Amino acid sequence: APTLRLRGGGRGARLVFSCSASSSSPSGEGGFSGKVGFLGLGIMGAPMASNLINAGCDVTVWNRTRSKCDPLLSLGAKYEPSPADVASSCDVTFAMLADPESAVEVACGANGAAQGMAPGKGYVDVSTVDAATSKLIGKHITSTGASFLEAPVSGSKKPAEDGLLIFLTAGDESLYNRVASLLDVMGKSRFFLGDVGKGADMKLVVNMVMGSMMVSFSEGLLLSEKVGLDPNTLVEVISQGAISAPMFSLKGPSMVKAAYPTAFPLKHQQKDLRLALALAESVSQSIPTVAAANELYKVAKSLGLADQDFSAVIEALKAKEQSK
Ligand SMILES: NC(=O)C1=CN([C@@H]2O[C@H](COP(=O)(O)OP(=O)(O)OC[C@H]3O[C@@H](n4cnc5c(N)ncnc54)[C@H](OP(=O)(O)O)[C@@H]3O)[C@@H](O)[C@H]2O)C=CC1
Ligand SMILES: O=CC(=O)O
Repeated sequence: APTLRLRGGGRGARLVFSCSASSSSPSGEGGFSGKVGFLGLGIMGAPMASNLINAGCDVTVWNRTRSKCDPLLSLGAKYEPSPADVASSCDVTFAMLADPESAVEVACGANGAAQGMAPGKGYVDVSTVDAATSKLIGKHITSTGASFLEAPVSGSKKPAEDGLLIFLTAGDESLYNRVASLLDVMGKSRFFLGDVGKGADMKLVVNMVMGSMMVSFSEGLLLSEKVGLDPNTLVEVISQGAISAPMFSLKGPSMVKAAYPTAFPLKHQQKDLRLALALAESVSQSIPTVAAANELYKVAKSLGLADQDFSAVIEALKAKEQSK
């Protein structure tokens, strides 16, 4: 019988199948009993891979900076020296990489995952990239006879740690069904959106809204202070009304203290806005608010804040004030 166990803390707590479950559903979903590869152990990849290991999966990892594999190896993961080696030794390989360039390099470059792919294997790219990149990677993977699923995630460091991510998947639906139990270990919900590119598009639309919201919130915090209000009270007022968002309540108090502990690196938010602007241009849609927000993230990067949390964009506004 499938093993049921409690996942997630507090309000997120729920029961899910463990990795070795052998259930099946009308959609073809079932437990996953094969070997799982994981490429890219940054802020997101490391906790996602940890959750798979803790759920009992047989996980093999690789990361460009080898030392980031060590905590996962202590949990019981295996190591292979290249993406190609991981892919050839595993049934399904996940990749969580920084941007389009690194996602292509790891999947399609020298010793890339595609070189270890073969019929019967699957590649699931959970990085945030644009549709064209995802299609390129998909083409390389499927040319080997393997299956490809794009599955970018919504949710940051804490949801990744708590196994509460939202998967925005597209591509091979039978691979989606095959890895459903793995997605359920790492996430709280999953959407199958159609052909390759639709998951990437959805993720970019979500993140362009998020990036603009953060800029608007930053402007409000600074203005409240300038007119003699307590910005902490603004955070509290917002949390009780119609524009309440977990992001404001979570980041607001530290932003007031000018502290930006990194959950979602600012450089990645700016990358997402850049890609969302290109997406909008591809269909001749004007997104002026996003364009303005993007300029502020670029200023923040030039101030040396690329690796801080994206909430550090407020410092770009402060810099503008100081230069008046
Ligand atoms: N952090 C967040 O809140 C969220 C992030 N995302 C998205 O997930 C992806 C990963 O984010 P996150 O974990 O935060 O990012 P990190 O910057 O923490 O990790 C990036 C990963 O990519 C690897 N990498 C970068 N360049 C290369 C390269 N040229 N070749 C091989 N590997 C490379 C890094 O390796 P190395 O360790 O060697 O540098 C690292 O493993 C991004 O696309 C991001 O937009 C999505 C949702 C939430
Ligand atoms: O991509 C970032 C997120 O928080 O989602």
